[in-house]
Amino acid sequence: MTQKTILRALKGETQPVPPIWMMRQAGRYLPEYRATRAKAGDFLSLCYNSELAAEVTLQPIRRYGFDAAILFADILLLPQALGADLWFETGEGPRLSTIGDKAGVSALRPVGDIHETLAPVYETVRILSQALPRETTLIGFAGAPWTVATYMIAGRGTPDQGPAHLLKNTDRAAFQALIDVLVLATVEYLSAQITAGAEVVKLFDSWAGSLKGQDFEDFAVAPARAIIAALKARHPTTPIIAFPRQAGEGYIGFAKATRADCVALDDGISPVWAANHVQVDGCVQGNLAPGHMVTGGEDLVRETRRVVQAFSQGPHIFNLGHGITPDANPDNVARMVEVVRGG
Ligand SMILES: Cc1c2[nH]c(c1CCC(=O)O)Cc1[nH]c(c(CCC(=O)O)c1C)Cc1[nH]c(c(CCC(=O)O)c1C)Cc1[nH]c(c(C)c1CCC(=O)O)C2
Repeated sequence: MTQKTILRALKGETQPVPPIWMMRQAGRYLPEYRATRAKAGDFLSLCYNSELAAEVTLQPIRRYGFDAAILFADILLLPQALGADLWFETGEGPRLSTIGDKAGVSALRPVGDIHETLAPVYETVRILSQALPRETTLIGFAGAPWTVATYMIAGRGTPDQGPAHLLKNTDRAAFQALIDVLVLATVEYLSAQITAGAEVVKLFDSWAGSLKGQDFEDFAVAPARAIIAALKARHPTTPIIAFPRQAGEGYIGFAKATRADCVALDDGISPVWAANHVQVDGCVQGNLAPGHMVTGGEDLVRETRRVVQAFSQGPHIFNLGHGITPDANPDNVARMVEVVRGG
């Protein structure tokens, strides 16, 4: 039986001290990340430089001894591998060529061709599976189809995912075709990460919260269920974490409906509510508000203990409710890890 604490939680084991890692743990709040990124040139060059991507993945493990390392890459590399243009505007975020109709979907590269672009990502995974400490679990990831589609349709991040909702509501066939391509491509991408050495994979559906009612079923639940079924058929022992961010009541039953081994929780729901309504079905991950990594102090200690306590009766992986922000203080992260581990 494995000794890795993350894998034990994902098998449903309740542990006296929850394992911990942090979304965006390799990021701009760390001076060593900023130095390596400068060496790589820009963010995308860092993602495709396997040696340097492995290096930034390892930095937070060295500094904090997290129980998991998450592959350094981005959810937007998959659309790029499917033929979208992708670049990052400094200080603003991602920009992509846009898709607005069925012809745009048909013009994408065949799903089988994605590995040509993504090969350096798999190489990063191979390097990491050799370089990580034996107790550290390696997590691979991809964006969920809806979230990735919102960027491919709008060509950028949007506050309300308006352009994606508009296409969904006005040209359902084109929208569904894009989701279908992304389901297939995500299965191939995550499967290749697992073959390269990822021990767990996570599906980030950052904009799931803007899908309401039947749309949530059709475009958050159904694609996750399809991806998870296909991955489980090929890799039956690899656990899968699903993150339908800001799903609210939609978190209830999400693990059962999708067969995810763990549901990651954002900080828009209280830990006690989530323990009663979501953790009853199995492992959960989360959900300290990332703002505490900026503000620190007594609030950080109290709220960290509150999260640990609320989830202490079942399987739990401690994490933030969303990614750590660039203005966070690295000392606050150290304090959080200490408190989770009983300090
Ligand atoms: C929506 C999304 C993206 N990327 C991702 C998501 C889903 C999770 C979420 O909701 O945050 C996922 C992601 N992005 C990154 C990782 C690496 C692993 C980790 O969590 O440490 C992961 C898992 C690196 C990154 N991805 C990005 C950075 C910052 C880039 C830099 O160094 O300048 C990092 C470390 C850039 C990125 N990438 C994306 C945006 C919107 C941005 C710009 C916003 C920002 O600058 O924070 C798309």
